[in-house]
Amino acid sequence: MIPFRKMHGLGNDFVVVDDRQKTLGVTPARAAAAADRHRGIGCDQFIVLEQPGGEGADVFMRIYNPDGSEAEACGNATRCIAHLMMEEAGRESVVVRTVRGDLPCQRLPDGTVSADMGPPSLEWQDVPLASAMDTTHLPMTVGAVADPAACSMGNPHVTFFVGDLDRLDWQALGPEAEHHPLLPARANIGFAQVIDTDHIRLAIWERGAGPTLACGSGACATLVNAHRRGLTGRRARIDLPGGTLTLEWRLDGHVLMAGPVATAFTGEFDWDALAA
Ligand SMILES: N[C@@H](CCC[C@H](N)C(=O)O)C(=O)O
Repeated sequence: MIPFRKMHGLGNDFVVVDDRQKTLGVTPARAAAAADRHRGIGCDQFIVLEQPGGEGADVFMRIYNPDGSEAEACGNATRCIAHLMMEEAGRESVVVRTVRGDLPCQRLPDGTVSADMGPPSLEWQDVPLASAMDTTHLPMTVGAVADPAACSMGNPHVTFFVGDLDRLDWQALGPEAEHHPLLPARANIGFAQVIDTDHIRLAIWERGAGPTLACGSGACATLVNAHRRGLTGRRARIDLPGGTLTLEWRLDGHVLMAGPVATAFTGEFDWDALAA
C-alpha cells in the first residue's frame, strides 16, 4: 500500500506521495488514475516528492495534472510541500526544487507560507506562443473575451481582463482558450477582474485540470500581466474562488506569493485498485 497525504492551498487540492526512496513506480498514467475524482482519490494535481539530487534544495517536487501531463510549476503545491518539509526539518524556511528551478519558501508570522516563484518569462518564445508577438496583447478572441496578455511562471499562462467576472461563463470558455492555436504547449487561462490597483478577482481554467478553486502560478502571472498592462501596482491581494493570495512582483523581478496551506486527510492506496 502507498501512503498519501491530501493537501490543499485555497482548495487547489493535491494527492502527495513520497517517492524519495524510488520505490513507488509512479507513471503519468498512474498519476492520472490517482487524480481521477470518480475512480481514484481525486485531486487537481498529483505531487511526487523525490530526492533533490544535489545541494541547495530540501526536496524535488514533480507535478502531474489529472490528464497525466507533467507541469513545470505549481504555486499552491510548492507552498504545501514547503510546509511539509518545514515540519519534517523543524525549520521555518526550505527550498523546493522543481523542473523550473529552486523556489525558496518560508513560514510567515501569521502561519501562512510564502514561496518565491522566481522571475516570470515575458518573451513570446518562452510562454510559449506560436509566433512572434507582443505578449502584453495577444490577437486572441474566445467567445466574448479578447486581447489577453501572456507570460510564463515556468508554466504557460494567458490572462483575459474582464469587466465583471460574475457575468462571465468563464468555464465555458476555458477549453477553447486552453487549446487555442496560438498556444503550442496549451496554457492555464486566467479571467481577471481588476477591482483596484492592489486588488484583483481571478478565476482560473487550469491546463490539464479544468476549473480549480485556486491556482498559485496563475495568480503570479495575473499580477505580472496586470502590472505590465498598467492596471495595478506591483503588489496585490488576489481573490480566487477558494480564498485569497497575497502577491508581490519585486523590483528584482521575482514574484512572491503567500497564503494558507492545509492537510485534509491521509490514507493509503494501491495502483491495482485504482486501475480496476
Ligand atoms: N495549481 C497550480 C498549477 C498546476 C499546473 C498547471 N495546471 C499547468 O499545467 O501548468 C498552481 O497552483 O500553480
